[in-house]
Amino acid sequence: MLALGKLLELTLAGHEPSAKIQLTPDGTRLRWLDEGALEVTPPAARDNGLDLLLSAGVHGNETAPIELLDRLLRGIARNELHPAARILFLFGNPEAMRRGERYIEQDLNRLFSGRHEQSSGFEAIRACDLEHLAATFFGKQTGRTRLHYDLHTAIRGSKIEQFALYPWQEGRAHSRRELERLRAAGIEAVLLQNKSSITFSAYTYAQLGAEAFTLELGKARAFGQNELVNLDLLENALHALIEGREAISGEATLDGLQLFSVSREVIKHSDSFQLHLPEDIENFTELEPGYLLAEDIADSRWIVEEKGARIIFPNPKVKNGLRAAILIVPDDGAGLL
Ligand SMILES: O=C(O)CCC(=O)N[C@@H](CCC(=O)O)C(=O)O
Ligand SMILES: [Zn+2]
Repeated sequence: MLALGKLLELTLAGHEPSAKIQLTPDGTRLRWLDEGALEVTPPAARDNGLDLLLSAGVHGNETAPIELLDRLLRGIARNELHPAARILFLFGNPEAMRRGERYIEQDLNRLFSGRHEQSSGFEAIRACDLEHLAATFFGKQTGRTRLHYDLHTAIRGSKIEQFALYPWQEGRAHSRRELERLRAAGIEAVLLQNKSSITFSAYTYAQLGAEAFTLELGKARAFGQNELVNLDLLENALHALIEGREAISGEATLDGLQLFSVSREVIKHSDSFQLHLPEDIENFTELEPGYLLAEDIADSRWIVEEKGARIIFPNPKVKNGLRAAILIVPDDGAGLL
């Protein structure tokens, strides 16, 4: 196999390859760009106009999606997968991946859309680099299709195992076609955001005009311990997307895909913040109206008012000023285009 197909190994070893460009027998070009960053360019005759950004490891301990990208890239480097799309593979936080930690100094996925400029340190520099890599990859060309999947796993178990978060931008509707594509890839629910955000997918969506999603694919575990995370449907869908043989039947449906929208983000304001939920609560657990969810400084209280409310990503350990949970409600999809 071509050495650049071993991007994960190179990244975990902190090793810069001596040959930065390699060609597969079918003429696909692999180009190492930076630590954890590799661009795949198909031969011109096969290029179908899709620019596909696949990222994982933005949180270093979320290993199942990292292993998935490793398998895809090895397939290309072994000349088993024949890309028709341009692809940028990114491992988001290499140092955190090496240490098996979510992050080193601060959460990389809260530093995009320029937020890194107000900060410093390891993750702030990396967020700036990732923005440049993504912006350069999508370039200035018009007429090409831009798609970004930022792959994650969650800290806790979930009543809905695989779900997506769809960023928001003023004046832009969420695409039904993209949701159909996700449904076919095994995604069971989508959270439609309704305000801007500072995550990686929110950056590529709002600043670079890509269709972009954070995909949550199961529970975070260490390398080699992901047998409970079944990524078969997603992996097959990515093979088809990469090779340009995605079945577009015109009959695709949302087929039971559950839609939610954000009702409220619970922001932790101080060290007095308390979240009144069991330690082992699962994502998408329903909360009854009247439930006292959280308390914070100056007697502020979060009480559930919404009917059908569910909780995702509860985490009282986040830094002050950051999101400590999201309250979501069912969405009827009326705003989809
Ligand atoms: O399990 C958790 O509490 C966090 C899982 C996670 O890392 N989720 C992403 C979601 C990003 C988004 O909102 O699009 C994150 O929190 O960064
Ligand atoms: Zn994550």
